[in-house]
Amino acid sequence: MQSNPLTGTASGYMPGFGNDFETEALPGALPQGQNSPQKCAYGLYAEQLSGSPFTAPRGENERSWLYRIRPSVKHTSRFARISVDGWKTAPHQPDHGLPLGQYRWNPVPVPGAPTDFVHGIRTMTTAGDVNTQAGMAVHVYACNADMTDDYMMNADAELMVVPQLGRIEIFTELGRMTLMPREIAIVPRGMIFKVTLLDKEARGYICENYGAKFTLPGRGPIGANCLANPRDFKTPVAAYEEKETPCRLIVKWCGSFNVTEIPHSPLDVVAWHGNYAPFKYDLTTFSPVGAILFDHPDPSIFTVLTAPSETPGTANIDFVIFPERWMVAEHSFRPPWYHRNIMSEFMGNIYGAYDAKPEGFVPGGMSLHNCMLPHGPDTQAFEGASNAELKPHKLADTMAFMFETRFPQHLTEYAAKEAPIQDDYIGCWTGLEKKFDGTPGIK
Ligand SMILES: O=C(O)Cc1cc(O)ccc1O
Ligand SMILES: [Fe+2]
Repeated sequence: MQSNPLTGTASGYMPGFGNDFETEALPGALPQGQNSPQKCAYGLYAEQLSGSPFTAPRGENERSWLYRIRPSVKHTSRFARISVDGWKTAPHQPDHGLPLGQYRWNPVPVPGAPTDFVHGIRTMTTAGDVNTQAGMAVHVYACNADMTDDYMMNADAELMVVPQLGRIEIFTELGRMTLMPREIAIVPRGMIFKVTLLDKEARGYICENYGAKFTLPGRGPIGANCLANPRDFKTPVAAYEEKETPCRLIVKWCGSFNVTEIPHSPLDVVAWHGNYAPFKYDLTTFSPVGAILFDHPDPSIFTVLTAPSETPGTANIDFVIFPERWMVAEHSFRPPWYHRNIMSEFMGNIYGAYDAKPEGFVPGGMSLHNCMLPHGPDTQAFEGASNAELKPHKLADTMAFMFETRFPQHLTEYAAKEAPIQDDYIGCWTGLEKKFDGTPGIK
């Protein structure tokens, strides 16, 4: 871990999921023994940031204490409404004219004109209702410019960022995270951040979670280990900017975008402690558990994080991955079965090939299989897996994922009309011929 108080840079992470962390970018900046001393060290202001109601049960109670150069109320003046056209919020059901169906898209292009992270966001689907704090939106981002004097705060949701192309840095109030494709990050609701690029271009997916926070799923009979292990989640150490030049803070609130101009950086937290914090996670540290004798289990075994609803077992969102793994099941059709599902499945491909769709679902691409709409392996995958010799086979160098929600997902105009939709997607199943001829025997 290094820190340079003069520039406010610091890098380094603390391991653990939902821990009570403490960290300071300057020695002695963090009060000991109390949260709110009469005067804080270095002339800092103390401020509490609550991610749960004060009275939430202990296991779900989340708050952090921030020690900052100015209280964040000084980071806002009167707001002015602005439009951030590409970013939509539920409820949003435009009349785009595209009929109900299974859909798939090629990767969105990175813009030619300078475009930063916030302005490079395009919403693909929305679900639920932000006003009731239930549901989500799926976005893609494609950008080529840094947020330098622009900062963002989203009161509507926490953001899960899933890079697919290019490394980025997310500088939050609580510290800095660098992310490469195969890592994901969570920026908590209400936390100020900016995104800068570590490569020329960046593209990826975002899940905007209006509901209860993402947490680790219960492992049930799997026991105390495997799947996503808590120590692989990394929360950044404190880092701050001491910047006394004009900045803009964009606040998203119930789908509206509002801007306030301030003469300094809002990323001015010198020390903090608590359990309401951003984190990142490397998806290749997920330890998959699967079929070791026969059949294909439900994809819930690959849940990295789940955002629960009030109904047990019925997630507002499940974040599920399909990482590299061995396929060893005997006398079984190994890829996903054909299915219809009450949950609505949005998928993305970070790298490699996905076993149910060996072609067409390319890295950077996306698909949507909505509530109760049938889907499953394409013709090539079906024929291949039905006739393959069932020796142990490694699905290597692959990482697809799914944002699965209990709410139907509604396409935006962008998804229906502008994004590179594959008009022939449902053709991937037309080659599935009738094999039944009334006579017994394996066909
Ligand atoms: O539809 C998909 O490709 C995702 C998926 C994968 C799987 O292994 C089982 C069910 C499922 O929805
Ligand atoms: Fe599915």
